[in-house]
Amino acid sequence: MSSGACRNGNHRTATRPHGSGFRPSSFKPRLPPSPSHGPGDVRRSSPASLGGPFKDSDGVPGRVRVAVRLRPRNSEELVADADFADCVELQPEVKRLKLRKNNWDADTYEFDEVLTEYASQKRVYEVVAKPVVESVLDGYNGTVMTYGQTGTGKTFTLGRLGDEDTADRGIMVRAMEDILADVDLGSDSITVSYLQLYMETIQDLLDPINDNISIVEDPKTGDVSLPGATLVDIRDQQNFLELLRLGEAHRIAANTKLNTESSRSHAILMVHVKRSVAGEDAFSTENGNTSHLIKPLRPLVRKSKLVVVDLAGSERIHKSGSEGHTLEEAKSINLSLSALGKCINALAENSAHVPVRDSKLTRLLKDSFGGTARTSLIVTIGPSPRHRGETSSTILFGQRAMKVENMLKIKEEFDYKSLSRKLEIQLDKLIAENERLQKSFEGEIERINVESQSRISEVERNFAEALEKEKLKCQMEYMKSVKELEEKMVSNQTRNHRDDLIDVKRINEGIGASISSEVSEIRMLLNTEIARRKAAEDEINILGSQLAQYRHPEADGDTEIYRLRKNLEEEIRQKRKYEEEAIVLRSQLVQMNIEADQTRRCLERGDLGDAFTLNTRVDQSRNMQLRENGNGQKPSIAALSEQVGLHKILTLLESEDATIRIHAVKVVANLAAEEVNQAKIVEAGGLTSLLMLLRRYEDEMVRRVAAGAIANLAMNEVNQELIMVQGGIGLLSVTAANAEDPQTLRMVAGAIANLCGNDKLQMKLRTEGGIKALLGTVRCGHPDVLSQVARGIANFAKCESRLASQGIRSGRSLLIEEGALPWIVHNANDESAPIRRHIELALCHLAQHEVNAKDMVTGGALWELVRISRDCTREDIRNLARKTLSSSPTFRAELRRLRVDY
Ligand SMILES: Nc1ncnc2c1ncn2[C@@H]1O[C@H](COP(=O)(O)OP(=O)(O)OP(=O)(O)O)[C@@H](O)[C@H]1O
Repeated sequence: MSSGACRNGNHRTATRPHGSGFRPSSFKPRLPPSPSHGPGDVRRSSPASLGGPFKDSDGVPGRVRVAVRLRPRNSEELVADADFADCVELQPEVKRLKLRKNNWDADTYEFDEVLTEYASQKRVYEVVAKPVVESVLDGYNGTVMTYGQTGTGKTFTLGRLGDEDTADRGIMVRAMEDILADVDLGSDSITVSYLQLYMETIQDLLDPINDNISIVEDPKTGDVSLPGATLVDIRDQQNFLELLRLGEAHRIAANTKLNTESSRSHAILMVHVKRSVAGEDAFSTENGNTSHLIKPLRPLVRKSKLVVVDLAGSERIHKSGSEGHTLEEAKSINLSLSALGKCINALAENSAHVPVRDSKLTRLLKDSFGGTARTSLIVTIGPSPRHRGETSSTILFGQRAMKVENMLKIKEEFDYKSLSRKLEIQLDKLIAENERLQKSFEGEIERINVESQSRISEVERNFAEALEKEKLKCQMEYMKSVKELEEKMVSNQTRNHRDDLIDVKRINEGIGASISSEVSEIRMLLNTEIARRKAAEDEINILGSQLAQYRHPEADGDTEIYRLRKNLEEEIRQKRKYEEEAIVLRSQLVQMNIEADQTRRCLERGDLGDAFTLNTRVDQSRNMQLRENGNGQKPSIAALSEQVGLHKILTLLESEDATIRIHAVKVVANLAAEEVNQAKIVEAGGLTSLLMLLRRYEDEMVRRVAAGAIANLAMNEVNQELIMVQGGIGLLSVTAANAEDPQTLRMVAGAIANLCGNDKLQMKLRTEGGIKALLGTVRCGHPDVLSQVARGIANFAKCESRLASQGIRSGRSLLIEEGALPWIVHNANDESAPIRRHIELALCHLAQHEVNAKDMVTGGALWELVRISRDCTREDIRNLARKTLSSSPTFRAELRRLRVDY
């Protein structure tokens, strides 16, 4: 087990540690600080260690490095050994040491580093300790330890503070300087504990009361820790120096004969370095997606430890002259050192059993020898030949230590605490941000609410003010303009009368000319038809005689008879058709005659009513009116009816031929205009046929004339009910909805207006859409239509009023409920006198019932009533309006409120 030695000039090299390549400068290399040194990398069979074989270590091999340092002769040795040469001779350049056996013989040893008595503290640190410190900074554990005889400079090498001369600073001070320079105290931490092992008791040099600290071993990792030791955070070098001074003060030092300042305990400085390193993304998922909210890196923490051990002196007891308590101390020291020696021997020899548990020192240094730490050992020796034995023993200790192989392993783990702290901070920030946003949103909503409320109030206020102003203004303007209008009306009436005379004359001339040409054209057609009929009759006669011939027994076969029969049937059908056409033409002729007669009469009478009345009359006469011709003769249309027969005419209403159908319906309409015919038409099913025409035919003209005929029939109360029973209101409503032609709308509106005058039909008219249909016809804006609508409304209002005063009906007017009031008010002052009169009457009827008063006030009808009471040209209506105004409490109150006299 002994180191290689050179005897009798033979050079013997030290036995190389098992499993490691020796390199002369092996203190220097620094381990790669890569995280790849972590779990999962290179695996090799573990060498023996103080703690036994590694079970789960992965790492890189790292042999214990050993340097030898020679102390210069002290003052005593300079005197006492003045005549003697040093017991050692150093060859630093080849890292060898010669230990003299005598004047001619020496043993030679190789070390990792050979430090002469002239080696500066700086150099010692750099070649021995600095690589270890760098490893610690990279995340590995590290140990720097001194071993040697009392007084050979162990404490000098490690613990000098350099108070007087900074060049004297020892390894502890320099190591801390480097550590502080490398770490970031914002994220990293340095903590220190300082202990001494004295007579197998671990004492806290930073807190001497704490004098029995236990060693705790992690059963899984085998890591050794001293949880009872004081841990002090180091923030700066000064702070550290104070701690060292404090520790030194507490370190027990007993005087011995050999060294008045001899350390009687093993001093252990532990520097814990905890460094944060960025790891991989903490929230990475298998497919690489990450949380969109929080993406911190998974923090890794490297926890490493630098252990600096200043062993007590390894002198021989008999030499030291120890006795009593000091002897006990010496025994204890020797015991622990010899336990360390034994362990190192066992490790050096790769022995199966390493007696770690023999002393607390070996338990504490379990990781430093054969463990995971990078370890540097400095063996200190003195030059005195008197202590050659101790020197030799120290050298051999160093040689054996060089054989110990460690497996360096990075101490890295996830910093869950830090991660949790970071996440908590982030969460707090998010919560605070969320609360801030929520508050600002709530504030904003509140502000918007307040603002909108104030705007709404302002708008309401402005609106009310504007409304009030406008009302007053209108009232004033109204009163003022009444007079002006009166004046204008008088002058307009005079002018219109003059213009109307001119217009009527022009129109009559045009109509007369057009009717004359139409009459002569129809006459020609009739003559042609009569000629054709005569020819047809002649042909029938010829065919009849031919048939008689063929019926003779000698006639040719049945085929010819059949053909002739067919011809005969066809001729008969043709004949009927010609007859129908003749009827139609005759009816047209009669109509034309009637129109011409009437026009002529109008012109002769010089009927100078307004153009509307005249046009209406002409048009009505064309379509539906059939009156006495003034000379007592029956109208031609009645004669036609007698000639052809009403039943026959009604049959023609269903003719397939559109032209015949149109002429037939015109004839029926003319007949229906005569009161004496109305009952006959209805009895013969004419009403049903006319309604059928409304239902079936798309042709607008047919529907227009049919509606006109129905309107004529609807003048009779019995017929009105029949029309309703046969669904006439619905059909008239549909016709009104689809019609474009104002004349069609006029006919429909006229028919409905007639129905509106029937007390019994009020509700039905409403429920079957009659009132809506009537109001709908105003869309065309034609005065004829408006006139019919106004008439219908007046009829309806009159019926309602009658029923209400009889107590049969109560409640709001159906006209108001159907939304007729705005139209009534809007057209109440229409320039057309018939329209105006009808509406004025309707308003008076509506106003007679208090239940309608409120709607009339809000709808503006009150003002129209006031106007009617003042301006209406008809005295009866004027009086009626006044009566209603004075009898209605609602009207009275409103007029009082508006300060209007009536
Ligand atoms: N390399 C050196 N250069 C100059 N003086 C030294 C050197 N080494 C040691 N000394 C001096 O030698 C004396 C003893 O040194 P030191 O106390 O460090 O020895 P030690 O090995 O720690 O002894 P002990 O084991 O008894 O504590 C001290 O006065 C110290 O200053």
